Amino acid sequence: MTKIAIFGVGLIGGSLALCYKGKPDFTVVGHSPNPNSVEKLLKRNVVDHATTDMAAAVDGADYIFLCVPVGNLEEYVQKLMKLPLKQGCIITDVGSTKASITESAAAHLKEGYYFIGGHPMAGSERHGVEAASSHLYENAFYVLTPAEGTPQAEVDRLTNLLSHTKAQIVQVDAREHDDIVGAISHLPHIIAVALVNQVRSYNESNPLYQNLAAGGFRDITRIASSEPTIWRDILVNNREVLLKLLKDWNDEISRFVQLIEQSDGEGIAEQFRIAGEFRSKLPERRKGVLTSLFDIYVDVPDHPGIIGSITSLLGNARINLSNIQIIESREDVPGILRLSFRNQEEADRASELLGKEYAVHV
Ligand SMILES: NC(=O)c1ccc[n+]([C@@H]2O[C@H](COP(=O)([O-])OP(=O)(O)OC[C@H]3O[C@@H](n4cnc5c(N)ncnc54)[C@H](O)[C@@H]3O)[C@@H](O)[C@H]2O)c1
Ligand SMILES: O=C(O)C(=O)C[C@]1(C(=O)O)C=C[C@@H](O)C=C1
Repeated sequence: MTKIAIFGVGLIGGSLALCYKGKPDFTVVGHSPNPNSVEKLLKRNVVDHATTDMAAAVDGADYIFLCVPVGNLEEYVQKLMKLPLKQGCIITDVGSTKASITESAAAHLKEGYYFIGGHPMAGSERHGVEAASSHLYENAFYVLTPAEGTPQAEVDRLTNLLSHTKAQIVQVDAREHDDIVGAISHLPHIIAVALVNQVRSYNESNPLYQNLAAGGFRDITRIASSEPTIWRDILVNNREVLLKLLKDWNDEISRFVQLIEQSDGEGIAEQFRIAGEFRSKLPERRKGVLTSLFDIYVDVPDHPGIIGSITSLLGNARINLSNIQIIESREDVPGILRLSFRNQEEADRASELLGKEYAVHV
């Protein structure tokens, strides 16, 4: 029996727990310092056992996953080093930054144990065990950042364990990870929050801002709803990288200021062309089930039964709808439905079919 101990059973830890819970040969123990959370984990059936006792959680554990906020990771490694762990035990984490924890763990690690930093490149703006899903990591990249000197056999052992997540495991240097993830994840979260707050302040004097905010604003700002304390820790931890990225971001924005000041239409179009070309080369959407949806938007008249008509049209054509969301439904504007499909082909077929009767946007 392989024992997995998970500290911090929220969105990421809970999703990991669900990848192993109920599988033969695995037993999953969740830890929380809070007795109410322990009770909740058991009630939700996310883990086999749950406890507030750290020593009991790690007793005989083959793998220990630290899924607490970035600001608590180092303290947890140090607490673990004071407990008797199983010889050969692998400790890993899921923190969104990797340099500081990889270096600190290497400095505190005791003989006979291994630390291998980890970061699943999947998640959501939601948080807590309620948002956990066993499918979260499917097809996502999962980065491992073993410190120099970590035996490859141990990295392979962890990679083998993680195959149950159905993620694609890649090894990256911890500092390189923080540079790259700073640009493709941390900076976008800052931009989303800053943009929402800019519009929020205009909205204070004119609520029409909020009312007119449609697909574009929603698409670029989803991640602004992410959990504040998780992101506080990530941004403070990746300080040096982010300061450089924000400087580069200022340069990008200054370029637009100049282009607009000079009414340089061709220059503006060129920026869109370059960006579109790069974006079209991004790998196929690899994220897990929480986000791997292909959306189309349909303008619909505001009358009863409209959702039924649309779902019937799709059903009759055997197009599987994964999700439907009413984005706008007020008397003074047409409604907008967001329809989500599992793959591009179904989204394209739905666009073609519904486009005969409604205005469809992709
Ligand atoms: N949210 C994402 O998209 C995402 C993606 C990849 C990695 N991560 C990383 O995963 C980790 C967890 O994030 P999450 O999104 O699952 O957040 P979450 O809020 O859903 O889960 C965090 C868990 O840690 C517990 N916790 C909080 N403070 C604690 C403390 N001081 N001691 C013990 N437990 C504590 C919470 O009760 C909760 O169970 C973070 O390090 C984050 O950087 C997040
Ligand atoms: O999809 C989202 O909502 C996420 O924020 C996921 C996301 C990302 O920025 O891509 C966020 C933090 C992580 O550490 C990894 C993934």
